[in-house]
Amino acid sequence: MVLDEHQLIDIRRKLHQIPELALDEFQTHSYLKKVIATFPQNYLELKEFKELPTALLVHIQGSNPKRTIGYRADMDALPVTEENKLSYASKNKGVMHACGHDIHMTVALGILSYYASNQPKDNIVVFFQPAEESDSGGKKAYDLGLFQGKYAVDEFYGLHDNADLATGVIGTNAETLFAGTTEVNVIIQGKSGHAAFPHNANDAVIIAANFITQVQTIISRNIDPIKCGVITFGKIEAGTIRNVIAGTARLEGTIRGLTQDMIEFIRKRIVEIAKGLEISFNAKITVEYNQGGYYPVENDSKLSERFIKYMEQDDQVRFQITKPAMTGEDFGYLLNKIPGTMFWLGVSSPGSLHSVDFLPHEEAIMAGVRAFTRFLNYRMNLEED
Ligand SMILES: CC(=O)N[C@@H](CCC[C@H](N)C(=O)O)C(=O)O
Repeated sequence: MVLDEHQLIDIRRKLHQIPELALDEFQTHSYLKKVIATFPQNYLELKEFKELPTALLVHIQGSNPKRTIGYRADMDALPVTEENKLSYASKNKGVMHACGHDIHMTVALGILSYYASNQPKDNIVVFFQPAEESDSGGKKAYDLGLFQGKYAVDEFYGLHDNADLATGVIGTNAETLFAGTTEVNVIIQGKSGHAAFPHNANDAVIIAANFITQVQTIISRNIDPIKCGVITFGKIEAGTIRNVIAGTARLEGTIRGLTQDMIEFIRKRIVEIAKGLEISFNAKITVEYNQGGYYPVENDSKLSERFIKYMEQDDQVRFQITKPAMTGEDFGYLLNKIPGTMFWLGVSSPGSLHSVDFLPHEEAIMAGVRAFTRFLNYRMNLEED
C-alpha cells in the first residue's frame, strides 16, 4: 500500500501529538513501527539497536543494486509549549514538534511506503534518527557502526522543513547548506549576599550581563562582516529571590559559523573575554564547549549538482537555489563521513522554526515525497556513479 496524501496527513498529526525529547523518542519509535508494519514486507527489513534504542533503520532490497542510497529523518522534538489551537496539538506537556521533525518522519514514511510497494533498483536505507536537536544522534549512530556491512550507505540524503519557503518548494545548494554549531555553557562563580550590601558580595548577575554584552562584540567587531557568525545564549539561570544577590550564574548558548575555522575563532575569543572578566570582577568563570556531531552541513558537490539539475528540469517540482543558513544539523556529521545532499522543503509557516506557533502547511508532505521519489527513480537508473 502506497500512502496517499490523506493518510500521510493523518500520520503526521498522530506524530505531532506525541513529541518527545532527544533520546526519549519511545512513543514515536513504537508508532513508526506500527505504520511500517502495514507496508508490504517482501523486500523490507526493519532493524533496531539496543545501543540506540529509539532509532529505526529500514533496509529495502533493490532488484539489481549498484549502490545503497540512504535517507535520514530525525525524530526528536523541543522543550517548547505549543500555542497552536489544533485538534491534534501536542499531548506531551511542554514538548512540541516545533522544528517539524513530524513532517520529516512522515515524508520518510511516504518514501518507504512507495518503495515497499515498488521494488527499487538500488538498495535503500531509511534511517529514523533520534536526537538531532541535542545529543548528536547522527554521530552516535555512525560511531556505533549502524551503517556498516549490509547497511553501509553510499550516498545520503535528508531534508529539513523551511518556514520561509513556499509550501512544497525544494531548495538547496551544492556547497554549505547549514552552519556548524557548538553548544557552550558558562558557569560564573561570584559571591552571594544581601541585596542591600552589594559591596560585601560579588554579583554573578552583573558579571553575566557584562559577559553577554561583551561576547556580542566578537560578532560585531572581531569577525569580517562578509563572513558570518552567531552567538546566542538562550538560557540563563541565576539567583533565587529579588533581595539576595546571586552568587552563581549559568548560561547556556550556541555558537554558529559556516566554517570550522570560524567556530574555533569564536570559541577562542569567548575564552579570552571570560579570562578578562575573571580579572576585572575577581570571579571564576568556567567555559565548556560541546560540538558533538554538529559539523557544518557540507553538501557533496557532484551529488548535489546532479540533484539540483534534476530538480530544476522536472516540471512537477518547484525548486530554488538557497543560500547557507545559520541553523545547525547533526546531519553535518553524516555528510562528513558519507557524501550526500541535504535540502529544504518549504512549509510556509507563520511562526518560525523553534517557535510556539510553528505551523507547517501539510501539503508540503506529499510534495516532498513526490519530488524525492521522482529524483530517486531517475538517480537509480543512471549508469554513472
Ligand atoms: C534545524 C535546527 O534547528 N537544528 C538545531 C540544531 C541544534 C544544535 C545544537 N544543539 C546547538 O544548540 O548548537 C539548531 O538549533 O539549529
